[in-house]
Amino acid sequence: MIAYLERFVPDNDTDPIPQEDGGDRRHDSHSPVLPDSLGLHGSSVDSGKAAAVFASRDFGGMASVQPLALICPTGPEDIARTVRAASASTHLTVAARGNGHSINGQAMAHMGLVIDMRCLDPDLFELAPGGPHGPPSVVVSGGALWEDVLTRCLEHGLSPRSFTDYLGLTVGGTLSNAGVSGQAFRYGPQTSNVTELEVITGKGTVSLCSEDENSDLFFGALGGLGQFGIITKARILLQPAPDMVRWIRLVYTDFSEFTRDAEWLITRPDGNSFSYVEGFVFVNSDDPANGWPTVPLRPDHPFEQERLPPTAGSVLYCLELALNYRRHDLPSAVNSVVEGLTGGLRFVEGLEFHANVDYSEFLLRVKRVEQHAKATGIWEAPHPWLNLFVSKSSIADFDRTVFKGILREGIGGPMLVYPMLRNRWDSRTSVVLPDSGEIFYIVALLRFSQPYPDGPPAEMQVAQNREIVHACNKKGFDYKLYLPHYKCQEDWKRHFGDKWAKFVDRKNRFDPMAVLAPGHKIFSRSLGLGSKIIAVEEDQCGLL
Ligand SMILES: Cc1cc2nc3c(=O)[nH]c(=O)nc-3n(C[C@H](O)[C@H](O)[C@H](O)COP(=O)(O)OP(=O)(O)OC[C@H]3O[C@@H](n4cnc5c(N)ncnc54)[C@H](O)[C@@H]3O)c2cc1C
Repeated sequence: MIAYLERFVPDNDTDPIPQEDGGDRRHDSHSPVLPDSLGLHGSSVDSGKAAAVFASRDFGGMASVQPLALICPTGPEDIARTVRAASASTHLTVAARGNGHSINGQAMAHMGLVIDMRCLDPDLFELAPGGPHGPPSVVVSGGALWEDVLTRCLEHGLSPRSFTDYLGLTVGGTLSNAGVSGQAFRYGPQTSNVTELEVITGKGTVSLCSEDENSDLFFGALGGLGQFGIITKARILLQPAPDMVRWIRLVYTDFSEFTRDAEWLITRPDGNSFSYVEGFVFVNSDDPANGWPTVPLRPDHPFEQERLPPTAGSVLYCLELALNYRRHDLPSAVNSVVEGLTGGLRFVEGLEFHANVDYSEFLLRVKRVEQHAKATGIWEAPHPWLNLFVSKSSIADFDRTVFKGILREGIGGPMLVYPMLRNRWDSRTSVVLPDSGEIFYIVALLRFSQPYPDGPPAEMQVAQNREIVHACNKKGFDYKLYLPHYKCQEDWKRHFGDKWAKFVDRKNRFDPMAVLAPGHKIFSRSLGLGSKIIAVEEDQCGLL
């Protein structure tokens, strides 16, 4: 069996990548031999060209490696069989692919087996009502999309507590990173809102884990970049769903006032603040992709730039807030809470935007962006995104160096910046945060340009990302990459800092042959039992 599989696997990484247009998920060539070789029970295995194209692409659109096959699993056992077969070989790797929204090939496997997690248990939805011992929760598949989880929860008047801005991402994909949005200041990231996982380790063992059972696997898998196991099920904490959201944007000219107000809001006691706090930077111009037009919430709500003081600089800031409420709440009561919270804030008078929207419309707001971007070809263009966590101690310098300096003309898409609280993150997970302070900021540079030549070349945008990271290092900013992507051991070690030894130890215990998640290029596939895990060495370190 293994000999059969290994016939396909080259000794080096230089095989050509199939060049083909499209990328639709069409499993067009089912190998009758490969499923038998893997011993799968009903899962489909596709080693055709369309599958190769599908699995060799991601949202970033910059990395591409050819897999051996794409597997559509019918159940966790078939994933376990696949992992066991791979680990018994000398070369094969396995990548769980969620919805492929990575930027740098993290869900790919060169001549390895890619598991399409979207196939797994799409109907799994085991609701547990809340009670005196805790809030309600639901068990869903690791391959479920958050938007589907939300829709099904809303049918029961419930909702997850912590989200990402965009919900076309899988549960396993975001839990392997962190999963953050404007609710994280209160509930923490999505990794803080899950109490139990089913994980298939790199040895092919199916394990249930939680804070009390197999806790090292549980905390390792959360934020673990898929290095220790494939998340097949997750129990997610829920809360009663509100009906409506008051959605608000407030414009600032001064970064220190923007951060002071944002920090004041996130440190208010629970129940006495907004439900969601985010923010973004925009350019002080009429540029439709980077400037004033990106701020209003409705087309009939113009941005009156004459309200800006003459002292306003080349970039401006916008606090984005949301207050959840029930349909039967009196508008005057909602207004009074909003006024109570915003009354003392220092935004530019008159540059405030309000809208009342359905809760689900608010949570699915980026879907509209997706539809528009798909219609204009921007969704399929390369997306050289960069995400960082920057400590409060470095954020003012970061603003001067990056927002007002390197990015003063914008990036052709949102530049998010908003604060979060360390105490809402569990330090036992694999996620790494900046070294110091209770408050840190997420900075998300979400480039959404037309493909070259209508937009800038992706290489230029990647070079700008490198310049930003270089500046952070040179100036000694306290920061970490979020959704990290490095290519050599020294950078990964620096990234994990004092968590590196634990990370390597967990790898040795849960995936000793380094079969899983090869796309991160942290560990290279071990060649035989007992051989040492070796991190990938490259001549040049830095971002992928
Ligand atoms: C439009 C867009 C908006 C985004 N918005 C946000 C946001 O608001 N907040 C935020 O935090 N992030 C955001 N992200 C980033 C996103 O959370 C990550 O890219 C996430 O990994 C994507 O999930 P996915 O299901 O597409 O995973 P994939 O890209 O398919 O996989 C990501 C990594 O996780 C591993 N993996 C996937 N599934 C599993 C599993 N079941 N078990 C173990 N490992 C697994 C993969 O092997 C890979 O290493 C956004 C990305 C995009 C493209």
